[in-house]
Amino acid sequence: MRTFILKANTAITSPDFSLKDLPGTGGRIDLLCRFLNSAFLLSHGIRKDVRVFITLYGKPNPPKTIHFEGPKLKVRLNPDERSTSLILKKALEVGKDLREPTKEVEVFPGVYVSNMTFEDVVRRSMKDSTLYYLVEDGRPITEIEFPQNPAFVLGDHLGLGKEDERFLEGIAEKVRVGRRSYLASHVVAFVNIWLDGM
Ligand SMILES: C[S@@+](CC[C@H](N)C(=O)[O-])C[C@H]1O[C@@H](n2cnc3c(N)ncnc32)[C@H](O)[C@@H]1O
Repeated sequence: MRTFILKANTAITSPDFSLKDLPGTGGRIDLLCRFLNSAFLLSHGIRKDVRVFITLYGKPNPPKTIHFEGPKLKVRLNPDERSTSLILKKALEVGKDLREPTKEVEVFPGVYVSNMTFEDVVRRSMKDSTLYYLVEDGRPITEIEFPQNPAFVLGDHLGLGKEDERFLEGIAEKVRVGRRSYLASHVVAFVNIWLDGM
């Protein structure tokens, strides 16, 4: 199983965003849609061996975590951002009045919403996966022998903050996929293809 964890610093934590303006009203919900696209979609199908956690930290009610569990996923992920953003909208609607700190509520089969923090998600993933932090100054991916269940942490357009990086120190090895700063969705696509092998 591959896990991808995205910290979305500005992504809205209520369903009140416009499908016509995902970057503005959604605090970069468009980025989340492309991230999910790269994590799950194949040319004619979906990757079943992938799990994604997106931790949303934008206004008005952070944090919210939306979790996609590949093996259980029944909802149809399409390449377009509009239909994926509708799934996120529904998850945020269901999560609106959620009070418990870590309880997950199922939105669709394989899609869950909770109030989990970024740290909760990382700690949970450490139980069954080996953690890596995808970052520009990491070790080249070509040098790493990945285990059965890797979990990759990424930042959004703002990257991870100093506090997040301190939290990951000693628990997630830093890995880079190239010498430049790439879009999070492109990094995920690269990692997926790299792990597929030749
Ligand atoms: C658009 S980048 C963030 C850029 C942001 N300005 C910064 O300085 O962190 C989005 C995320 O993609 C990942 N990323 C970007 N380039 C990478 C690279 N060369 N290797 C590994 N991960 C990378 C990192 O997790 C980064 O936080």
